[in-house]
Amino acid sequence: MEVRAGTEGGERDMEGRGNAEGALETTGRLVGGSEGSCGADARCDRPRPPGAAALMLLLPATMFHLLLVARSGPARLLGPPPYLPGLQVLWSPRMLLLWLTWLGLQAALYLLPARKVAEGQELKDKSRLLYPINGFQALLLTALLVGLAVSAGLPLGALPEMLLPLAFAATFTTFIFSLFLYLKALVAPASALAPGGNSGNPIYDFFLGRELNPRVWSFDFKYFCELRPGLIGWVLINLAMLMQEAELRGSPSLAMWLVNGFQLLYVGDALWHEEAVLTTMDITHDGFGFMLAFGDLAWVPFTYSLQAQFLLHHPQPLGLPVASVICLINAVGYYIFRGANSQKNTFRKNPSDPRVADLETIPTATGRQLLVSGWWGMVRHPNYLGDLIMALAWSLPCGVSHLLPYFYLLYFTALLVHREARDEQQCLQKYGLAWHEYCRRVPYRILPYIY
Ligand SMILES: NC(=O)C1=CN([C@@H]2O[C@H](COP(=O)(O)OP(=O)(O)OC[C@H]3O[C@@H](n4cnc5c(N)ncnc54)[C@H](OP(=O)(O)O)[C@@H]3O)[C@@H](O)[C@H]2O)C=CC1
Ligand SMILES: CC(C)=CCC[C@@H](C)[C@H]1CC=C2C3=C(CC[C@@]21C)[C@@]1(C)CC[C@H](O)C(C)(C)[C@@H]1CC3
Repeated sequence: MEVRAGTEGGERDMEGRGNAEGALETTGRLVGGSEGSCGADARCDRPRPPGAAALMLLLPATMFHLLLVARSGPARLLGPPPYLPGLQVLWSPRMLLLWLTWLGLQAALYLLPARKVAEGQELKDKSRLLYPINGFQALLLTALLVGLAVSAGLPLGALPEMLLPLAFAATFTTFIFSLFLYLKALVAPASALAPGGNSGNPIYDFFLGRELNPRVWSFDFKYFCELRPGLIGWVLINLAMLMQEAELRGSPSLAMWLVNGFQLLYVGDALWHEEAVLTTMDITHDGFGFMLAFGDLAWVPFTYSLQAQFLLHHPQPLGLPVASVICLINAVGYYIFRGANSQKNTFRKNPSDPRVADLETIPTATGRQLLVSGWWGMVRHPNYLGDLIMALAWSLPCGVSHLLPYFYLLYFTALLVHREARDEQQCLQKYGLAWHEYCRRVPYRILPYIY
């Protein structure tokens, strides 16, 4: 695959805010600051180096806290962990090897011939990078390999007991990997840096990442990490919880089936529509550093599987009528999420496509149009609404006795509210008056008549 030079953020680099926005996803306004090149944007928020350093400790600490409390009797989200594991519990060369094997397997599947090679967004120098579209194939091949390994005697049900050292190995490798990314960016041309990826402060740059599309030959690290090892690892951990529950209690509970089914649908959908990730701000705008690497490789598999972890240690009775209502909620969420994302992707690819040609639009000075009817006429981020409804459906099978399984819903609400705000800021810079007109016509952001 041809590799062409990346530039500073492609067409989204309108405001010089750079990847500081990524940090805010996790931090809200907590880490606001003003170093670096924020351009003319008065709302430029960047973590100060102490804020970035604190987050590098806080994020892994939160992840380990969740892993520990999920298996504890009281399972209190806000309570202390049952114990503080020592290094002898966390550090295991075998788990490190297992984790590296997992990454190696996913990298090998990434390098297999793809059904399609897609072009990324146009960069500033008008070039485009190429990306293999074979994520769904990687999911199927992983399922096949895991199926074969389990029938040959691989004790997948033992994985729940290995989560702590495995998460430690993932965190450890993320630090090493981020160091590699940071050093690699030191010798990268300035044109390859993300907007704001050159603050001059090593802690800050290490945390948020300097390069926009770090690659070795055609292997794109950010694109690979965003969708493969973390997302597929997440459903594999879920499956291990299900198998372990079957071993412990004779059969998996209905609640466990629902959580596994819903989240498998979500991951399968992401990999099926893999090409769509190429237009997200994570790929087109944000640098690749510790935050995104940790998010992709450790945070997603080990915290997004929290509901399944909780259910293994705290079985919840669930009757068919309630389960049906929960399925309905997930279906409604998925319908909105998929409908909204597909409508926008179809429209962006070809506005004359018969499926979207009848929708009302607002012209903008850039030549691009904004949808103002259909899903995007309901609220300004219908896809977030669908995603949040699904997040609720993933927690409900865990009952209402504990707050812990609702952690994802709470974290995700904060993440999407902030993500919406920074996207809004970018769209305002990009579309100016047309965006104002869109906001006038569609006044609510995520939840109709409320927010
Ligand atoms: N599970 C998880 O942890 C996470 C999930 N997500 C999900 O990822 C998906 C993608 O989200 P995200 O990348 O944030 O952004 P979106 O897919 O919402 O894309 C935002 C972009 O869409 C375009 N746009 C906005 N309004 C309109 C309109 N009316 N008509 C046409 N185009 C419009 C603009 O870009 P342009 O005009 O340049 O095309 C805007 O920048 C979402 O479904 C989200 O829920 C996101 C983060 C984390
Ligand atoms: C706490 C912390 C370290 C946060 C970093 C944020 C990341 C966890 C998320 C940023 C954007 C993401 C996306 C997905 C997963 C979470 C992260 C990496 C995503 C792959 C989930 C599946 C969706 O269908 C998606 C492909 C649209 C999505 C893309 C963004």
